[in-house]
Amino acid sequence: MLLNPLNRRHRLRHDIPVVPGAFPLVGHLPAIVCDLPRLLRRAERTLGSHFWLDFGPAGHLMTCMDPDAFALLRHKDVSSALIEGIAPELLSGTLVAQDGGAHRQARDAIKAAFLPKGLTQAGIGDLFEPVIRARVQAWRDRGDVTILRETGDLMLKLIFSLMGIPAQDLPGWHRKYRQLLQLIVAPPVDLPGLPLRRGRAARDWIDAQLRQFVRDARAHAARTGLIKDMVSAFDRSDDALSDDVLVANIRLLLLGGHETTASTMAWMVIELARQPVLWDALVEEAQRVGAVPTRHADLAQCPVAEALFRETLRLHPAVTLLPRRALQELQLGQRRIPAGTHLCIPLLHFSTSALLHEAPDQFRLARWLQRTEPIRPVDMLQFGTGPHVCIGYHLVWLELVQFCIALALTMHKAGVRPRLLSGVEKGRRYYPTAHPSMTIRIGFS
Ligand code: HEM
Repeated sequence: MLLNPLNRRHRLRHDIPVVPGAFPLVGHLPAIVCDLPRLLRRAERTLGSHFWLDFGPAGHLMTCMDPDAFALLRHKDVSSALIEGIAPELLSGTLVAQDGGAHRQARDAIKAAFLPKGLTQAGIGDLFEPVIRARVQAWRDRGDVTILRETGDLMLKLIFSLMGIPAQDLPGWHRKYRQLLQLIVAPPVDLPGLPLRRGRAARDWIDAQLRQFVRDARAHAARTGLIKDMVSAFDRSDDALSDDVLVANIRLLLLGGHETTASTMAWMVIELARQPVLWDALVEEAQRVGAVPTRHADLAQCPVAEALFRETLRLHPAVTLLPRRALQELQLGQRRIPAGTHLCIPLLHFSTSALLHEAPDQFRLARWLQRTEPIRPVDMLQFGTGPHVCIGYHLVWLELVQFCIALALTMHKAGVRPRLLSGVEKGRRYYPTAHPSMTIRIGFS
């Protein structure tokens, strides 16, 4: 594991052990980014359920493996403002980093558009269906693809169309967003060629484009799409929110709307390629329904595709850790946590924990197909819970089911199935967002 062999000293902060092995400047970030599951398991085994991880420039976060930690996301004395502290240049002014009234005001401006009714009224499923079909047909024609690059492009195209932005230079946008994400883990050294400088340049580039989209949305009254709705809602709000806040939130939506879903979609294809029985079950379902669903109401006809989406996310959650700050002293598991403590809530750990799931390391569609009770917050913990629960949940569900059915119909018609052309374990990343290796290739034959 990427830990500093010279840092073996056992230290305590507020009576809680600090994980040994931090490097100067970057702390445990190399191990967090490349090997988070092993790091968490080793820390729990050697230090217990509460320990400090060093996030380099973002400082120490007290990580708690006790399932109580998940409930903190709903706790009134826990704040999201730390998110801004960790990534000020990326998330400052965005709703994900706000609490209380300010958060509600920004969320209210967009939330209806992402609920099943809003998505159906805006015809989002009809908008996406031809784009998804064209993309999987292109994969079929090419015979093999570098999967994460492809799903990243596809997801950007979908989120751009939902926002009402003309889609051009998608690989360029994708590259800029990857550089932007590096701002979360960049060492605080601002020199040409280093991640901090590149990330800032990427943010300036993205923001300049977004400001132009906002100006266009104001200038063309007839424009449709979410940007237009957001501009109207922000302009209408009592204490009008500034364009900086509007642009920051659009930047967040584009990021949230493509990075995480692209990773999940790529993992789905990888799982379908390495487990033929999953592919067979999906093809059977796709043939039965016969067409790609376009409305939320139709998703119930695709339980296998839905189970694939839920089980893929359970084993490969795209968001692995959530930061929070305790505003008051809190009880967490067996410990009192002082006010002001910076907390890390390890979604990855809960998502794959034996406390919550039987045979947690196995990919089992049956755990979703055979359940009789409705989905509970803990069943979709990969999307968080409480006031900040992911706004894109219903959208992701729709687009991933559409994608699965389109893939199965297209490939089956051509008499081919997905096959893994490279190893899966090397090159995985877990932070700031998790994704499979950028180089994994999938063949269709
Ligand atoms: C597989 C895909 C996705 C995953 C795993 C995911 C995960 C999450 C998680 C864990 C949070 C909670 C953050 C927190 O509590 O601090 C969140 C929030 C958020 N997500 Fe997603 N997300 C996904 C897709 C999307 C999509 C498609 C969109 C929009 C188009 C989106 C937009 C947002 C926004 C705006 C927030 C902030 C909500 C708030 O602070 O009130 N996400 N997401």
